[in-house]
Amino acid sequence: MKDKFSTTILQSEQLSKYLLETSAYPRENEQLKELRKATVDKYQYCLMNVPADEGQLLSMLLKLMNAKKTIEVGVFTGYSLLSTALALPDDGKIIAIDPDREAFETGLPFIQKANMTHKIQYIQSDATTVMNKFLANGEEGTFDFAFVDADKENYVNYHEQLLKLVKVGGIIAYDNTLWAGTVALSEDEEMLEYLKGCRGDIMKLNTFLAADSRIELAQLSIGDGLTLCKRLA
Ligand SMILES: C[S@@+](CC[C@H](N)C(=O)[O-])C[C@H]1O[C@@H](n2cnc3c(N)ncnc32)[C@H](O)[C@@H]1O
Repeated sequence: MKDKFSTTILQSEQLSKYLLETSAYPRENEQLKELRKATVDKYQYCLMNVPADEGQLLSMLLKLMNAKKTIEVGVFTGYSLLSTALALPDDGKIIAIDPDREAFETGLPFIQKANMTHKIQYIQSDATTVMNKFLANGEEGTFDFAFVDADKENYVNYHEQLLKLVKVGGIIAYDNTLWAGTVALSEDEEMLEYLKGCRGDIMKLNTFLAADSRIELAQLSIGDGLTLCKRLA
């Protein structure tokens, strides 16, 4: 039975554990495992990193797309960043944006041990400023893929910037789009306090994306919900 305050979107915590332990953890890259452990040691929680099964999906998608140049908004200790770096070719490049340098530096030793630093350009900043600069500097249509896992209230704004930065046929992926299942609850239902804050932003994003004819859309029930948007024109 699923606990009322569970943070998994799956039917039960047991199913979530089964999925990770049976399919995802046995295939998880050693440095990704170490990075997750170091994150838990330092921050006492691991829900900020994308889960291993989602990292593996991103990896497969990037390889299928032959992605070479990507942008990541919201790095934290770098689980999705290292998953992306491992999937890109040796001359691949990731622009990784996050104002929290300390979190990035917590994961950096594992990125170094995995020999992936040459693919990553970390920029300590808020994403809006960086993306505006890229647009002003003629980087429009140059990215194959974007991964957004940051301040939820800005996702709709990021969408407008990323629709310009990502090439036609490229993909923008938004994380946490099912927000622990709370998007389907009514406002007066009990839910964890921290989930109440951004629930409305995520619901607004989901409605906005569903009506956006500039993209092809796929909402995936993986991790905390992952929405893939393919730029059409
Ligand atoms: C959930 S964490 C990202 C987790 C990461 N994808 C991973 O797998 O480890 C969210 C991150 O977004 C960052 N963030 C918040 N506001 C931001 C902004 N305006 N621009 C860029 N990053 C931001 C936070 O500092 C935090 O590190």
